[in-house]
Amino acid sequence: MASIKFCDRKVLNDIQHKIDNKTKPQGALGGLEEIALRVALIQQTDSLQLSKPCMVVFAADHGIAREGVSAFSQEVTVQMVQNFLHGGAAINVFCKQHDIKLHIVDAGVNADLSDHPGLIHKSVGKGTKSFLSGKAMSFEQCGRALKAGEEVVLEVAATGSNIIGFGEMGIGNTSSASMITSLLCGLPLKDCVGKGTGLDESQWHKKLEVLQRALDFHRLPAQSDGIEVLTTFGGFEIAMMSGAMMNAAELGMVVLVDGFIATSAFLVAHALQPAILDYAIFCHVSEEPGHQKALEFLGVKPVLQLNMRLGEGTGVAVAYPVIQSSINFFNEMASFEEAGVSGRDEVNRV
Ligand SMILES: Cc1cc2ncn([C@H]3O[C@H](COP(=O)(O)O)[C@@H](O)[C@H]3O)c2cc1C
Ligand SMILES: O=C(O)c1cccnc1
Repeated sequence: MASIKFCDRKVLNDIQHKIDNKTKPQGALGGLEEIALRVALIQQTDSLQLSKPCMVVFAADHGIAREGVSAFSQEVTVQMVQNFLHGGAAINVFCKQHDIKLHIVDAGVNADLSDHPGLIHKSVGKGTKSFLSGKAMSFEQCGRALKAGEEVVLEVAATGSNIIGFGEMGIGNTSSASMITSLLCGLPLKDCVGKGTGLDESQWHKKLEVLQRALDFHRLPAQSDGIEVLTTFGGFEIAMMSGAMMNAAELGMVVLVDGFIATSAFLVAHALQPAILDYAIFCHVSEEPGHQKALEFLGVKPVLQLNMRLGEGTGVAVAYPVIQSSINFFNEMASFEEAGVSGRDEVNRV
C-alpha cells in the first residue's frame, strides 16, 4: 500500500510571495491563485510544469443496479465502454479538445471484453454482488482492485505524465458513492442520495429505501474503516480509483478528482492516507447532493460549478484549461519590479 507524505510547507511563504508580487491586486486571481499554490506545493519549484496530462476512466458493473436504483439498466455500462473506445462519449470529446490522453480500464464490467485492444484489462470480476444482502466484494477482490489501480498509474507515470485525472463508468455507482459518503463523512444517508442518471421523485424514494435497507442490514459503525466500507458497498471501479489515486499522490503527481463517484473513491483513499489531500484538485461540484457534502467534509473548494452530473471524468477535462491558466500566470506574469508597475504601498505613499 502507498505511503503518502504531506507536502513540505517550507516553500509556502516563497510561493505566496511570488503570487502576491505579480502585477495584479493581491488575491485578484482568486481560485487560480489557490490552484497555482497547490501545484507549487506538490512540485516544490517556482517553475511549474504540466506534462502529458492523462485521464483514466475505470468501468465496472454493480449488483445493486438490479435493485431498481438507477434510471438505466446494467447493459449501459458495457455499451458506454464501447462508446469510449469508439471516441463518441463526452469524455472523448473533452479530452480531445484539451489534448488529454484518455485510457479506459475494464475494472469489472459484466461482459467479455478480452478482444478489445484499446482497453486496459484489469477486471476483478463480472461486477460486484448486490450489497443489499451481503458484501459487494471480498477483501481479496478489493486488494486486487487497489493493486490494479496502482499498476495503471505506474504505467501512465512512466510515459512522463505528472498530472492525472480519474473518472468512472458503472450503472448503479451513485448508490455505492452514497453509502461510502454517508459512512466516511458521518452524514445521514438521506443527505447523500441523489437522482443519479435521472430518477423521478418516486424512483428516488425507492432508491433511498433500498439503500436504507442495505445500511440497516450491514450495520457498519459510523466512521468505519475505509476498507470495510469499500468492500461492503464499493464497486471495482471505485476501489481501483482509490488505489490509483493513492499511487499517483505517492509519485508526486497532481491528482484531478471528478464528481461524486470519484470523490467517494477519494474519501476511501483519504481515510487510509490523509496526506493525499495535499495532492488533489477537485475539479467541479456535481448536482448530486452528496458531492457538495463530501467536499465540505474535506474542506475543499471545487474549480467549477456547472451543474454537471455525468461522471466519466468530464468535470476534470473541462476544468483542465482553468488549471493550465493557473500554471501560466504563475510562470509567465511579470512581477511589479519586472514590469515597473508601482506596488500598492508606493501608490499609498503618493
Ligand atoms: C448513457 C450514460 C452515460 C453515462 N456516463 C456516465 N454516467 C454516469 O451514470 C452512472 C451513475 O448513475 P446511476 O447510479 O444513476 O446509474 C455512472 O455510470 C456514471 O458514470 C452515465 C450514465 C448513462 C446512462
Ligand atoms: O457526480 C457524478 O460523478 C455523477 C452524478 C450522476 C451520475 N453520474 C455521475
